[in-house]
Amino acid sequence: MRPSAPSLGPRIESVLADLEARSGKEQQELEALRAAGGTALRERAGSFMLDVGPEVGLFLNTLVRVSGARTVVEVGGSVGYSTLWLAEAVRATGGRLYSIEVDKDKQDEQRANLIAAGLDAHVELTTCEAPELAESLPGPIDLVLLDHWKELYIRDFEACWPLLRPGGLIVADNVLVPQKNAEVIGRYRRHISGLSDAQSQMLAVGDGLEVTTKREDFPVD
Ligand SMILES: C[S@@+](CC[C@H](N)C(=O)[O-])C[C@H]1O[C@@H](n2cnc3c(N)ncnc32)[C@H](O)[C@@H]1O
Repeated sequence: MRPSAPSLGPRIESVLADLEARSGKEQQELEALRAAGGTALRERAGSFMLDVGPEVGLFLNTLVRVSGARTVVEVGGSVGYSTLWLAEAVRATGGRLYSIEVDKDKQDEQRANLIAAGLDAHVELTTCEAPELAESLPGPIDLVLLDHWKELYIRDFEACWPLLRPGGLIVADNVLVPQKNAEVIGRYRRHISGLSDAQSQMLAVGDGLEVTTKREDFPVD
């Protein structure tokens, strides 16, 4: 169920509702494939939305708004569910969202969903990898969402961290669910805990978020 929030307007709400209905059906399919075992799930996984869901969508929207984030990067846009939530927020802050989705077919759907929602003017879509995108950005990054293949979280965190402004945020999804990622997520969290300028916390929102901020100040003793 969608958490309580003011309406985002009929066009955005309509696209979100369609995607939420599709996601609900895909969840059932995913469970059936998981139960079947074997390679079936791996073979089909690429075609699913694998979206963050409404709770995380609203939380991301709130984070962008309260932090006044203007340069926002999304790594793993899929067909645009989280993109819509982030795009609506950057429209409010006067910023721009750069969204990476390496699957061309998914990116075509993502673009169509943004156009249907009237948010395409606020988003730059790309298929390039995060290290390449980060280098090409015009200024410091305010907020990053990592929601792609978990083995790439450390690489792409490292690509964005030097360009993140002090006080900026990197949010990583799926740190609690699915359990099969526990080892790789453990490595990601240990990596962050080794950074002297990072403050980080795991939140039980949706499938679990690791929210990491770059400290503006360093403790002096
Ligand atoms: C969990 S889904 C993203 C869901 C999306 N954030 C949402 O809430 O709707 C992960 C996506 O990451 C994409 N992906 C895989 N490798 C990637 C990479 N190196 N850079 C960016 N996206 C990638 C996949 O094609 C897939 O669509």
